[in-house]
Order: sequence, then structure tokens, then C-alpha cells
Amino acid sequence: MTIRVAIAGARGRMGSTAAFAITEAPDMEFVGALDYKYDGWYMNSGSLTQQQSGVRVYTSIAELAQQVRPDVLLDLTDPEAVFPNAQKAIALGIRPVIGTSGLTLEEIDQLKCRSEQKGLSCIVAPNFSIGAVLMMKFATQAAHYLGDVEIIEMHHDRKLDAPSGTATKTADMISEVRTPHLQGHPDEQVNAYGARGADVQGMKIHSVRLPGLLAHQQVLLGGEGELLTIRHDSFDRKSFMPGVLLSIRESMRQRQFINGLEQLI
Ligand SMILES: NC(=O)C1=CN([C@@H]2O[C@H](COP(=O)(O)OP(=O)(O)OC[C@H]3O[C@@H](n4cnc5c(N)ncnc54)[C@H](OP(=O)(O)O)[C@@H]3O)[C@@H](O)[C@H]2O)C=CC1
Ligand SMILES: O=C(O)C1=N[C@H](C(=O)O)C[C@H](O)C1
Repeated sequence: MTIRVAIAGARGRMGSTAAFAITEAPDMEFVGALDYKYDGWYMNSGSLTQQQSGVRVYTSIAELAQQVRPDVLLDLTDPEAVFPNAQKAIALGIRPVIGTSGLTLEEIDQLKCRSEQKGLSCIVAPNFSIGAVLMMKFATQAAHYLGDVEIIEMHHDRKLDAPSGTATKTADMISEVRTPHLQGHPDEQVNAYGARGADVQGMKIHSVRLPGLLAHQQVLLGGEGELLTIRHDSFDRKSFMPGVLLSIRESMRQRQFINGLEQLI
């Protein structure tokens, strides 16, 4: 069976790389692009055209659903668009596979509820790279023994959200095993706002944005007289594609809500 995939954000850096990977996959078809503009245009080999060749762009998910009947909606948009897209997709019986970062905990809870009420899978994957998922798992294992943790995430300077979805997910996974406690000096004095980073249950997350970077993260775990650093680097968006294809395939097998690629590998 060929899996019919629509992409929200297909013009973007990740969306265009995913469109190519899906087109190349023998068991998938890229059937439609969901956007907020360019209604009725077409996407052909990564470019937009008004000529009727390639995959049509829709600004209405209801129209997209009716015209091209996608099985899956891959979302690679932005923090504002992702939640309404996923809610509407579930209501229309389309399985969301969400790579977009920036969903709040409340939004994740609501999507879980809706997908389970409907018996339709919904996959949220803050990072599709297998190496990044292993980095999060290894850091969680290490935090059993070394509970003082700081995360440094580094991304390209076009990224809209901070901290990254990966850093937030890493902190969530570590907080499952780490006894909550304050890190650093209790009387610490911060002289420049933000110098100590964001606080997630006592752990600090530092977000770096620079041209030249793509997606990188270090988890630093400190103990008496020692430091363990677990680092992952994505140098190319191709690093995310095996996880994108795996998630799309799994979304057809599952009927529940899945938060994190670590649940699938
Ligand atoms: N899970 C993972 O492994 C990965 C996740 N990401 C996440 O994916 C998302 C996209 O990243 P990236 O490709 O770099 O960003 P881009 O800005 O390159 O792409 C986002 C695209 O979505 C479009 N868009 C915005 N709003 C809507 C909407 N309502 N409907 C449809 N399309 C919309 C944007 O259009 P316009 O430019 O006109 O605003 C843009 O073309 C981010 O949240 C990022 O964090 C990125 C890499 C890996
Ligand atoms: O915006 C990006 O580029 C990335 N976003 C995701 C995140 O927020 O963690 C995944 C990866 O880090 C690339």
C-alpha cells in the first residue's frame, strides 16, 4: 500500500528536504502541500510554479483532505501553525506526524486526548535524527548517576523558537529520573539577565544562535572532580530523513499518541 503524505511547510528548509525524501521512498507519495499562501500553485522539484505540474498547494486543510485524501500530514511549519494544523488533521481523520518544535505541554495533552478519542495515531517527534534520540537516551541514563545537568543547544540563526524542542525534550526525559534540586550556588547573583540560561526544574538550558550552525546539542553532567559531556551534531538535514520516513510508516501501524521517536526505535 502506498502511504499518501501531505506536507505542511513544504517550502521550508526541512519541508523541502522531506518532500524530496518522501518522493524517493518506494512506499510513499507526496500528494499535497498545506500552506497559508500560494493557494492553487504547484510545487515541482522544490520550486513553486503556477503551471499545473507537480503537487498542488492548498491553504484549506478541508479542501486538501477532500481533493487528495492524505493518510498522513507531516508538519514542519512554525510554533503558531502546528497546533491548529494538527487539531484539524485529527478531526478530518488524517494522522499528524509533527516535527515542528514549540508545542506547549497543554497543547500536547490536548492532541493526545483528541487522537486517542478518535483512535488515530499522532506522532510528535522533537528530533527525527536517530543520533539525537540516542544522545537524549544516553544523557537520561547518565543522569541516574550524575544529577547536576546543564544543556547547551546550538542552532542556525533562522530558528524561531528557544529553547529548542530537543533541549526541552531532553530536560523532560532527564527530569523523569533526576531528583529535583537546585543547582549552582544558592546565593548566586546574576548580573546580566539570562546569564544562567533558562531554568527547567533546576536544570539550565543555554540557547546559542549563530550562522554556520545547523543543529547541535551538548548535555553536561557534573560530579565531584569530573564532567561527562554527551554531544550530538546534525550537519545536514538529511540526518532527519530516516526518522521522518520511519515515523510516517509507524503512524500507519499505530492508533495512539506517541511523544518522541525514542518510543519507536
Ligand atoms: N523534528 C525535527 O527533527 C526537526 C524539526 N525542525 C522544526 O521544523 C520546523 C521548521 O523548520 P525549518 O524548516 O528550519 O523552518 P522554515 O522557516 O525553513 O520552514 C517553515 C515553513 O513553514 C511555512 N509556514 C509557516 N506557517 C505556515 C502555515 N500556517 N501553514 C503552512 N506552512 C507554514 C513557512 O512559510 P514562511 O517562510 O512564508 O513563513 C516556511 O516555508 C521548526 O519548528 C523546526 O524547529 C527542524 C529540523 C528538524
Ligand atoms: O529548527 C531546527 O533546525 C531544529 N529544530 C528542532 C528542535 O527545536 O529541536 C530539531 C533540530 O534540533 C533542528
